[in-house]
Amino acid sequence: MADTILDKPERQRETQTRISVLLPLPFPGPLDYLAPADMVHPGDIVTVPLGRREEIGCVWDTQSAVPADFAPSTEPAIDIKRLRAIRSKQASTPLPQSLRRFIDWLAAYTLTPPGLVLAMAIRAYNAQAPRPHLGWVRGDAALADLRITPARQRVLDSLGNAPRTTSDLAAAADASPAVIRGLAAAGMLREMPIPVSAPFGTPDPNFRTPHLSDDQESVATELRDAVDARKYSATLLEGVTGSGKTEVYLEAVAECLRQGRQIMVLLPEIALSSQWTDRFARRFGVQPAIWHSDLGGKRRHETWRAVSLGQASVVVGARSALFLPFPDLGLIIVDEEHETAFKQEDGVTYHGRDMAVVRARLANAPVVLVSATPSLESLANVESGRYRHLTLHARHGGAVLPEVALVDMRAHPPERGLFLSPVLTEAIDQTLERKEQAMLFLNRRGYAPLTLCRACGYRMECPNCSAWLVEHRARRLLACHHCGHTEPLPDLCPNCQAEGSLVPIGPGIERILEESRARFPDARILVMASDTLGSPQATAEAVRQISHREVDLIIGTQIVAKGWHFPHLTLVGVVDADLGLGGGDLRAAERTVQLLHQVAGRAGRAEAPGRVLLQSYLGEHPVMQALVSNDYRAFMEQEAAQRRPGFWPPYGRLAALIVSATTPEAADALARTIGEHAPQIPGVQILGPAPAPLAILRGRHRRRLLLRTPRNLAVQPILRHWLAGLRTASQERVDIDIDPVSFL
Ligand SMILES: Nc1ncnc2c1ncn2[C@@H]1O[C@H](COP(=O)(O)OP(=O)(O)OP(=O)(O)O)[C@@H](O)[C@H]1O
Ligand SMILES: [Zn+2]
Repeated sequence: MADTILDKPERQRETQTRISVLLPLPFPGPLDYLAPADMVHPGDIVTVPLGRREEIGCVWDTQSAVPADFAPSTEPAIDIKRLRAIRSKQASTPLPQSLRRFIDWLAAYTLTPPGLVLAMAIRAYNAQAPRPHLGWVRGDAALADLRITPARQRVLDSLGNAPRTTSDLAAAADASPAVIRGLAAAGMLREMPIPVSAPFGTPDPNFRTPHLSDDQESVATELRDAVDARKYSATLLEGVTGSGKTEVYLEAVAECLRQGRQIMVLLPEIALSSQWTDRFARRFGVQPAIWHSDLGGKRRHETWRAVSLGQASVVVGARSALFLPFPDLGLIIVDEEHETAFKQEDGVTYHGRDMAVVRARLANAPVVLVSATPSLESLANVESGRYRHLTLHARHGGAVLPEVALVDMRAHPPERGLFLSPVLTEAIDQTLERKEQAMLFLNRRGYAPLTLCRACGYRMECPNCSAWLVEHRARRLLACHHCGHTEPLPDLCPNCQAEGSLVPIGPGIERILEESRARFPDARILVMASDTLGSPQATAEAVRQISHREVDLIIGTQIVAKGWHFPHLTLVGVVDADLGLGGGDLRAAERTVQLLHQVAGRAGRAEAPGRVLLQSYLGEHPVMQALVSNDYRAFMEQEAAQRRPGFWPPYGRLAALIVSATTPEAADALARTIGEHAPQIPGVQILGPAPAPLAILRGRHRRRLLLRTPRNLAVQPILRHWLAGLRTASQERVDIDIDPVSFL
């Protein structure tokens, strides 16, 4: 992997041409450099001088893919005489054009400097190319040139056809590395790269083909046709939980494999990947490549490289897989497309699902969005004809959808200090008697969300955020779920010094675990939460235990809602169905229905029918009614009717400005200045500034403004113009969130 070093670049100025190089830094655009004509091409990775440093960058070209209405303006070109020459060209495959256009597009859309988006694409490249491992084989020097000691002889006897590393050889020959070095110096050993076994197997599209039902087959045929068309199309694949959506889209994957092209599958949560990859392996005979932010450095680099060389044909991963350098992308799948986890909130804020559609369009490949409860965004795109709609109507194999019932907590309250209604606990008793599994769902980690002083009413709050501290009893501490601050639970109230007066208010899953242990002493209980399922191995083990019936009762947070297939699970109890409905979030109702529908969908997926009990104080709420009647479509029509007149998404566009500073006064002043310069454009509405619901986060005081436009107006030029002249002090920040999902 020798790089091409340019010798004496300065003297060859006459033969050099101007090229643009995008660096992974927050500059407004690419910088110009000189390079010998015809030596570098767009997409090449090069090293260039920058001040006194050397940087890695990518040779860039025009931004034609970005629509004019949100393309940034270009800077005037620098005089060619003042340009510096690039240093070297890296021996790596170039970044494909479709990825370069995607980087431009995403940068322009999210108002991010394009270099920062490039940084996400080449981070794994930067993670140090692995040196090829070298080993020893027999050299061609004649024996007589060197005195052969017994140790030397043993080394020579240990050589084979395949190269052996120094340590391996030294151990095999019982000789020191110095002996090996001596033989090498005399030419009797020769170094050779050790061939690495291909890290990614080739999936076999015909390894184990399923027998599809008629319904499934007709959907699979349409998806295969979309792949065969070898051009962009967007499809929403909707189907009730357990209808075989995964089974069917794997047929589209198989078709794309037959064409020898590459496939990207995005999942909202990496915890899900182990069950998914096992299933993939059963269908295609090998494991797919996996991509997510916790991948180790070496594996990360190998995967990046294998993708860029076309050796990894299927990559399943988190949203960051969007930035991988696929040279021949033939299909993108977004599973659980309604999940808000696809939205990246830190750093470059982008929505993975929406950007997957853009990525597909720029790669001229089909994209399939998959969900049992599609987002209103995707349904609106179906309605307007932008997406095709395919539907699976019934559960596979005759399994029926679970029966969903409300437990009215006013009529059937739990005992004092407890959280499970007698209706629910009796249903669990019956389930366990039948040797079936039950699940309790509560979307809240820890023991109690609030700790209160009974004597003075003081609430334990985070010192850095405007948020309550959550008690984690197992770890004996109070934790902030926003900034990670932790402190021990004090013996005295910090406010009134009363002793033993602090009491936990409300339940988290640890408290439900405590209650369940007391109520079901013989049940084998497993907790599934993001903090207990930290690693893919832990997740795989939990799934194994559940599948092998080593568990009777599962207690979990939102992680249990995801696409799991637990055949013995027949009862799902939702501890607090009302939980997501508080707060002024635009999508609170939609999200609650999606989440609870998804949780409910875990029940009764095999022969035995499933049952779902929702504990609620709000039985008349449209969300509860939608869940009980299992009429998702009717509910989404109501949602649409509520959002349409006010131009709320998806019928209008939103952008959020989050102003933050180290003091409340500075935050207020900056927010006010921005508010005073708000654009006056017909149809465009500015809401705020107002204190953010999380008014203090990690010690920063936060204010929010919201920009709302009708669909036909792009927010980017308005924002660019609005913020163009803004000066901020070093401690002040304005973060822009296009299409915000969180309103905290
Ligand atoms: N044609 C088929 N042949 C054999 N098994 C099938 C078939 N279709 C579906 N299944 C099985 O039924 C179960 C549910 O299918 P699958 O997971 O594909 O549904 P899904 O719609 O993706 O579910 P969810 O939305 O709940 O994640 C799986 O165990 C799957 O293997
Ligand atoms: Zn905090």
